Amino acid sequence: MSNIYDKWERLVEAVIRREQLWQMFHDQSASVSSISSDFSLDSQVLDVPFDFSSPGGSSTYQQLRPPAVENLRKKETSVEKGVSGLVFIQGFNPAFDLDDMSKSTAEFLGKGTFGSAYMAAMDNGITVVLKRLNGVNMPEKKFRQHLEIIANVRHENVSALRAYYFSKDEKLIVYDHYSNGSVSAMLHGKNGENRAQLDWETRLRIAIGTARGIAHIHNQSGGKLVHGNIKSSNIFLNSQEYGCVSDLGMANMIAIPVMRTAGYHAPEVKNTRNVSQSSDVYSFGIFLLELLTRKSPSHVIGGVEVVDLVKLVNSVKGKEQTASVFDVELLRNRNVEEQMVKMLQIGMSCVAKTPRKRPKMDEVVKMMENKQKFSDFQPDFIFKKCKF
Ligand SMILES: Nc1ncnc2c1ncn2[C@@H]1O[C@H](COP(=O)(O)OP(=O)(O)OP(=O)(O)O)[C@@H](O)[C@H]1O
Repeated sequence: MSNIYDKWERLVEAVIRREQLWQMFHDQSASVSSISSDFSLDSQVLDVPFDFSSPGGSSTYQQLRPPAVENLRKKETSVEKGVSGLVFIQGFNPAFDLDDMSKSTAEFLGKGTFGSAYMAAMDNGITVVLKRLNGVNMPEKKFRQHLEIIANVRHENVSALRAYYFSKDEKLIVYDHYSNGSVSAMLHGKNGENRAQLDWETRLRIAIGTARGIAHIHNQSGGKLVHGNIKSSNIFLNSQEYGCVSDLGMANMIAIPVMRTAGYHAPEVKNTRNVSQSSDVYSFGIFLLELLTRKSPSHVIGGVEVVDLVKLVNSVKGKEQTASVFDVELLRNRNVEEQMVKMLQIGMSCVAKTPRKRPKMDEVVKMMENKQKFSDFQPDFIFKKCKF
């Protein structure tokens, strides 16, 4: 075990260093790029300078200005001293050896609200995602307690936390890597291109799986646990191709003011710590509308148009143009119109302005599974007539 632990610590160090270097080369704004290069874990490379001349390196060491190099060296020292708290979640047995590690490839996946995500792929087929959290100033005890709660949430529709790492300066979390990418990438493509073909059955599985995952989360910790950041870039497909919710509990670790343009946040949520189960329901409603319309409620890297989905759907309320809100790809399925409209109505009941008018997540699941009548919720929004 200590051998594995040691290798993990080295991977963690390598990722941290890689990002520090990346940040010095690039503007720290939300631009997205992808770096792919070798993680070389021999001591020569772990001691900076990093081997920028290796294939895939995006720049050369000489381009760093001396103060930046100095800065980097200081940061590294603190990281080395601070390495202390890598914790594997029970049941996760990372079976790889130093040889696999030395050949692993790191790819920058993106920068989110709470930090940056990296994929680390090893030759033996094991791939994980490391998320480096920014701005989390929780004391160690509180951080560990928080992550233990998250680690105890085990469900097929909730992405399992695999490991976490705490030091004074660095907080990392480790998840499985989902090779198909997020539902956001499937719907909108990374650059507005490469969008996936998503038929109705697939979208239904994504919607129901996601709803079940959130409902399970809401039933944990005495019915008090909140996800806090439901959005399509945090939803993946599990092995049965049902929706699977990731990034649980990150939102309420740090208070960040939310921008209305962020799209998924309920009107009452002013910062990321304000989130609640009913604001999760709102965010899920927006996600459902996104799944049905294939329009993005928030900025997607590469720049597809941002749409106010609630406004859009309300604009056809009671009109005979219902079909115009659905993704054209779905309109090919002639025999599922009724199901699509029902799903749209469930989505609209979730985005009620007043939190207490929103259904509970358990009720949403039952509505989707036809175990509870949709009319129990008297949503403001009913299509008078649906014309396809
Ligand atoms: N386990 C994973 N497997 C595959 N891709 C992932 C995984 N986790 C995150 N990603 C992708 O990495 C990118 C960055 O993720 P991250 O969660 O840091 O930010 P985000 O989802 O864009 O925003 P937020 O921080 O608000 O959740 C996103 O495109 C996300 O879909």
